[in-house]
Amino acid sequence: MRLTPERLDLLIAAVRKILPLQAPADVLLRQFFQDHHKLGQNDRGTIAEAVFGILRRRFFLEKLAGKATARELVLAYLTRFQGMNLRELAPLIRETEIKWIQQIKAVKLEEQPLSIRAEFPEWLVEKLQKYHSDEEILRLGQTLQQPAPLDIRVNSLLAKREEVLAALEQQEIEAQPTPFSPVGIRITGKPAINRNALFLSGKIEVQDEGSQLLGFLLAPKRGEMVVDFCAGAGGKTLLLGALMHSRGRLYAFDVSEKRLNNLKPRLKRSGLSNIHPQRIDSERDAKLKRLAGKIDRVMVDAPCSGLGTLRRNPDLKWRQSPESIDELQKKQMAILTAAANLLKPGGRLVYATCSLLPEENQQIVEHFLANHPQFSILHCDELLAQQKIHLPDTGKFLQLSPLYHNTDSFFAAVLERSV
Ligand SMILES: C[S@@+](CC[C@H](N)C(=O)[O-])C[C@H]1O[C@@H](n2cnc3c(N)ncnc32)[C@H](O)[C@@H]1O
Repeated sequence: MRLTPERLDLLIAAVRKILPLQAPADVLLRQFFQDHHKLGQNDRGTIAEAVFGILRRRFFLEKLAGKATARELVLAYLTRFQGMNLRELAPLIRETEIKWIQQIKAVKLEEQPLSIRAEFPEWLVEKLQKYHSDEEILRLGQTLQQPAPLDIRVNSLLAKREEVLAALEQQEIEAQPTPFSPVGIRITGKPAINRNALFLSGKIEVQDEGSQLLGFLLAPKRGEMVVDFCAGAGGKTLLLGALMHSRGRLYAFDVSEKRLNNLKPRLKRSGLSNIHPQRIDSERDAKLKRLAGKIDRVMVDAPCSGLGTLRRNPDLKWRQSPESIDELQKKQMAILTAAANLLKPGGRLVYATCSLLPEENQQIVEHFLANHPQFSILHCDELLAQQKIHLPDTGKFLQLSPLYHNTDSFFAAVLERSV
C-alpha cells in the first residue's frame, strides 16, 4: 500500500484510539472501523496489521521513542519493522522527525534487555525465569511476536477433510491438513473465510489446531451426557457435539449471556441438535446441583490470562498483571472443583487453559488432586495415541507451544474419577 498523508493520519488515529487499551484491542479496532465505515477492505487490513504489529513490538518501539506518542510509535514501526525508507517517508513528515528516525535506525535490538527483545513485561519474564532459561524465553517471545496462522476445523457431521481441501483448492485458497488434528486445515494467508460458502454451510469453523486437540482428549462418545463448563461462544462445544455425532446431551454452560448468544448462529450452521446452552450465575449455580454425579465427560476450558495467545492478542501483556493472575488462580480452582463434582464414577474431565504459566496449569491440577483422592491423572500422550495423534514432547500433561507446534500455548490435564 502506498502511504499517503491521509493514510498516515488514519493509522495514527487508529493507534491513538487503541493504545490506552481500555478494552481488548480487537474490540477497539472494530469500533474504529465503525467510526470510519467508508474505509475499504484493503485499508482496514493494512491498519489492523500495523496496529497489531505495533502492539507486538511495543516495548522496543517505546524504548526507541521514549514516552511515545501514537505518531512516534507509527513512524518508528514503519521504519524499523515495515522496511519503509526515509525517502518514502520524508515528504510526509517534519524535518525534526527525519533526524529522529535517522537516530533510532541505529539502535540495536540485540543490545536491549531480555524483556524488550522477548517483548514481555518484566513481571512476566520474572515468572517465566522460574521455569525456563533466558534463551528459551527469548525464543518463545520471538515466536509470539509473529501472527498466528489461520486454522479451520472441518465439521465431521457435514463434511470430510479431503472434500473441504478439494473445494478450497478449486477456489485457489492455499491450504494443507494440520499435522496433528485429524479434522484441522491450515490456510495460507488470511482469506475472508467467514464469507466462504463452506463456512456459511457449517462445513468449517475457525478454530486453532491446539484447541481442536483438547476435544480429542475429552473424546466424548455418542449418547453420553457431556458438559462444556466454560463454553463461551462454543469453539470447543461444536467440536464435542460433532465427536458425539450429535447424539446424547451436551450442556454448554457459561456465565456470559453475550458469549452464549454468539454460539447460537454457529450452532445453527453446524447442524448439531444435541447442544443445550445455559447461562449459569457462577460455578455455584443451583442449576448444577441436579447434574452432580451424572455426567460422563466434562470440559473445563477455564478463564485464564490468555498469555499463550499473544500472537493473536498481544494487548494481554498490558491487560494482565501478577495480581490478575492471583485472582484467576482462585477462580480456576473453584471452577475445577465445581465441574469435577458433576462427574459420575469412571467419568473423565479435561482441565485446559491457553496460558503458558504453570501457576494456572499444573499447579491448579496438582493442588486439586492433593485434595481430591478420588481423582487420578490419565496421560495425555496415551489418550492421543489411542486416537492416532502423535504429539512430540507430550507426556502426562499436554503443553502446546507456538514454538514447537505452531499452535497457541494450550495446556491440558485429563482427570478420571474413580468413585
Ligand atoms: C477460555 S474462555 C472459553 C472459550 C470457549 N470454551 C471456546 O472454546 O471458545 C473461558 C470462559 O469461561 C467463562 N467463565 C468465567 N467464569 C466462569 C464460571 N464461574 N463458570 C463458568 N464459566 C465461566 C467466561 O465467560 C469465558 O467464556
